[in-house]
Amino acid sequence: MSTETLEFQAEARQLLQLMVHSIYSNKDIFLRELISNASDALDKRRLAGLKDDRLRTDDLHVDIAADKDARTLTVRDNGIGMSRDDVVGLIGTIARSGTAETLRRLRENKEPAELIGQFGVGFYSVFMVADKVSLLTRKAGEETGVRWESDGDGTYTIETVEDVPEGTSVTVHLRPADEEDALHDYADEWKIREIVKRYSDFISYPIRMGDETLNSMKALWARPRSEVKDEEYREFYRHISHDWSEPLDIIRMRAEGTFEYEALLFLPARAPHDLFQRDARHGVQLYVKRVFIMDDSRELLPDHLRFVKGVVDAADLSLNISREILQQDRHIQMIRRRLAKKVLSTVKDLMRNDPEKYRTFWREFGRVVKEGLLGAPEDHKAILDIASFASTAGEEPTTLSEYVARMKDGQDKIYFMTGESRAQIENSPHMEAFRAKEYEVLLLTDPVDEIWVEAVRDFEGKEFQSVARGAVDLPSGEEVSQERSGAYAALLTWLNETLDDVKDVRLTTRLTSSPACLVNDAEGLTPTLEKMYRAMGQELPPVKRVLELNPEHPLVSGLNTAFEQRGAQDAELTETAELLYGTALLAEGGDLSDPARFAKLLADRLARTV
Ligand SMILES: Nc1ncnc2c1ncn2[C@@H]1O[C@H](COP(=O)(O)OP(=O)(O)OP(=O)(O)O)[C@@H](O)[C@H]1O
Repeated sequence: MSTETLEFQAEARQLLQLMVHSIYSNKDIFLRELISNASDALDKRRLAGLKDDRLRTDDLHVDIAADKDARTLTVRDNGIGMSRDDVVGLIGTIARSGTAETLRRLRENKEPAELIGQFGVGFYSVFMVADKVSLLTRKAGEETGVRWESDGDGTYTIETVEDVPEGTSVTVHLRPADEEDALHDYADEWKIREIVKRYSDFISYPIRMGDETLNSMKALWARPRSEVKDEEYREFYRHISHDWSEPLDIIRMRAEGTFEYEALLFLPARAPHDLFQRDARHGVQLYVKRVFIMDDSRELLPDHLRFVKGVVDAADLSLNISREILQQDRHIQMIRRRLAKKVLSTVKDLMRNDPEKYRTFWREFGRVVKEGLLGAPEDHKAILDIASFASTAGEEPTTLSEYVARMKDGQDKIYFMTGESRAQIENSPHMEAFRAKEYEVLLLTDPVDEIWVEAVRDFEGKEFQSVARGAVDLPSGEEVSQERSGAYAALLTWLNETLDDVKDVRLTTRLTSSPACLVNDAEGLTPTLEKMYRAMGQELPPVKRVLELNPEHPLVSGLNTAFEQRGAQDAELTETAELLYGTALLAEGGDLSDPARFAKLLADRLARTV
């Protein structure tokens, strides 16, 4: 078939441009990326070989060959290879989620190098050192191969070729070395040796140059901890996570006995873009006796720790194990429990020993970890221990133990309020009495907060209490006197009948400056939760709430007097009641059901005051 010339997809072109104009100071990494891709392709071939014994898998390896005269460097693997469609789809486009988004931000940002670290650039990094790249590949099991060539200028050529060995070989036509630009001579065997040793030593297949094997192939988790350098851990982390920033912490575990396994886990320093997408990938890979079995193993860590990256190497599983079997395996469930516990206790250690790192962790992953409060009772205590929340006590987030230590004499509850933003909660009328009496209130603004507070009762015996729900009885609060209640009884009954949208009307001491507020009774949905459900398209009956009145406020006491004098038939009073309800709703950031009517009533009233 003749040669076809195709264009790179727009985003791929942008990424290529960045590479050609080389934004990285470290160009050596192109070789690491090529080897990493080769290693992935060998993993895939090995797995395919387990199912199809016609596929040979006895000599999987990577070959590196340099030609100083021709100024080329070739990286060849006998892995799974690519079909023509694979090449067009995988090399000609960027399919990875988040890349387009990152590129957009890159263009707006002044420090690209910092940002681009958020995703692996993979194959394209080769254009930092190449003025032309030629890729020859044949997919395992297919008859013909494919040649792909590009000089990184926006187009590539592709043609079908015969007599190609299975696997992939990438030939890099090197640009002239330019030491000033950190562009080394990559046809130099010494340089190649150095790069492989530094970045790819742990790759589990031999990386050969001539007769020499350049890497030790030792799995990091199988080596004594004291022998592994931090640098090696970091490289391994990059290899499995495609995250270029350093991990916050490294966790190693080993279990011996009836069911042996080793784990090497990393806490990333940055949340990936897709953390909250429904099908977000998990970060743990499963190995069996040093052999890669699968990535994205959801069975090895609960969903609320899906951001943890790493490897679990179990000694006693079959190499053929399927996801279905994993899900039911009792030992896997046990590993999952132990790993989850260990991750959470590691975060607790960070909290004590490295508060800066802890804060980074919680900022990036707190929202995910809190999901564990919805469904994993065995982790609740550990999660509450490491959680921190915004609070009225200051600008910095507080932990629950710190909150408890600051509780006032006689206070036996942990007060919180949920809402959409700190400002909205702080300004809500519900906070008034708490502010006046100086009770600390946690300000919970993550959507997940709305839900976990329903599921978790207490922290160390101190119950959680919403300040916007049910009747509040502050320990030092005065109750509404009997006399007062009596004097307002008729008004409350009338309001209750007049206002269709409320469930009940009562007096309160929770307000100091506002006339009224709306509270949920103990079971009702909070307004934010109600909005969330509706946004998700759920049909809900209207949620009715309790209108609480501040008898100290002139509007409320005035309304009571007017009601006593003019009685229930007065249309103006009905409008005042409506306005009172509307302002309570607006004050907490709620939506009026008929804003036009409210605005008109208000404007008519105001007109009389000018
Ligand atoms: N040597 C190879 N053999 C088989 N497939 C390959 C090879 N190199 C690349 N590919 C395919 O091309 C895809 C894109 O590679 P690329 O390096 O750009 O991204 P990646 O490896 O998926 O992720 P990252 O950018 O984080 O490295 C790979 O996912 C793989 O499917």
